[in-house]
Parts: sequence; structure tokens; C-alpha cells
Amino acid sequence: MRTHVVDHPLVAHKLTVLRDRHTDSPTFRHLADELVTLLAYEATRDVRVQAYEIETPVARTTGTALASPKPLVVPILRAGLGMLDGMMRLLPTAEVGFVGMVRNEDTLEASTYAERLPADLSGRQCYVLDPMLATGGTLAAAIKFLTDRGADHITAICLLAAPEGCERLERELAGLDVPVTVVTAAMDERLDEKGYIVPGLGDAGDRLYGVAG
Ligand SMILES: O=P(O)(O)OC[C@H]1O[C@H](OP(=O)(O)OP(=O)(O)O)[C@H](O)[C@@H]1O
Ligand SMILES: O=c1cc[nH]c(=O)[nH]1
Ligand SMILES: [Mg+2]
Repeated sequence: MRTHVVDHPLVAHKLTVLRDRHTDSPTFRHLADELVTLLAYEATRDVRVQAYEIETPVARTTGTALASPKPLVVPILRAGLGMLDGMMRLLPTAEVGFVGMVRNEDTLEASTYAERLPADLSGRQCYVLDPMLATGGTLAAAIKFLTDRGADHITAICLLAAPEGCERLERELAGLDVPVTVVTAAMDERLDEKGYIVPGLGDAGDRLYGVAG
């Protein structure tokens, strides 16, 4: 598994405002949307393309188009939904699948409450959207959903990651022969005793939607 921390002054600034506890939900949603588009630019460097013939006003030429089958974008509900528009801005023709997962705040175990994914994902690139990679339980389970259906290339886009989550993901995906890359705006220090990322930004779903998670 590869982890790519995007190092860009605009990413760092927007993340700073996102973290600020005084940032309200409308601003939080707007910034999360902008950040995802910046991260998606990096995360799609290896999106599959195919040759595509066109005619310019001057001459015929061969360019590229997204290869078929189109990539699948998978927001992990709730908080991943706040990243969907920012991703689709760059991949408007991608297909979207949904997985709803919630972490039990006592056991920190993730469980699935909704899932709408194509049954067969063989040969598909998948872009998983989840703002927080904390213990790694949610993302590990979501990625297994996709590889069990045949996905052969996985990129997770996160706003924040914790070292513990990356290590767990590394362990849980070790035997997998599918390349998995995590693209994140920052690698934070650690998790606290409640499994929250430090310094983090709080509970992403609550920050996005203004209600208790
Ligand atoms: O890496 P983990 O330890 O699994 O934690 C990360 C998950 O925790 C939060 O989800 P939460 O369960 O709060 O649901 P929500 O997205 O609906 O807020 C966040 O949105 C991630 O999905
Ligand atoms: O810091 C954290 C950890 C898990 N989930 C969140 O939303 N925030
Ligand atoms: Mg939450």
C-alpha cells in the first residue's frame, strides 16, 4: 500500500480552516469540496485512458479519453458524501457506488448499514472517498467490499490520515494482489483514546452535517 501526502500551500491553508473548530458547517462543506478536487488531481494521475480520434478545425489527430469500463467512485456515507461533488467535478463520467458505514464509538468497530455497489467490479479502478483514515477499520472493510467484487486498482482519497490507520491498512491488505494507494492532505500525529485523529478536525460527519453522528 502506498500513502501519498499532497504537499501544496493551498491544500495546507484550506485544511487549516477546515480544522478550526470555529469554522461553521457551510464553510466546512465548501472547503471539503475544494480540497477533494485538489487531492483528486493527484489521485487520478494513473486513471486509465484509451486512444480517441478527433478532428480539430485544422486536422485529424489522436488524443485520449477515459478508458472503459469507467472508474467507480465510492463515497463512504455519511462523511464521504461531502467529498462526492469535489471528485465528480474531475471525473464527471465516472460511475458512483455507495457504502454506508458507521464506527461504534465504544468498540471502534465499523459496521455496514447500506451498500449499493455493482455486483461485478472486475477490471475496474475504484476511488474511495472517506475524509478520515483513523483506526483504518472503515477503509479496510470498504476496500475489501470492492476487491471481493473484482476491483483491480484502488485509490482512497482522505482529508486526514493517522499513522495507526495506515499501519492497520497495510496489515489488513498485505495479502492482496491489488494496488492500493491512499492520497491524503496530511498525515497527523496520532489517535487519542477515543480513536479520534490528533490534532484532526473532530468528527467529519458532524462537522459536515451539523448534527451528532
Ligand atoms: O478509520 P476509522 O477508525 O474507521 O474511522 C474513520 C471513520 O469514522 C468516521 O465515520 P463515522 O463512523 O463517524 O460515521 P459518519 O461518517 O457518518 O460520521 C469517518 O467518517 C470515517 O468513516
Ligand atoms: O478523528 C476522527 C476519527 C474518526 N472519525 C472522524 O470523523 N474523525
Ligand atoms: Mg462521523
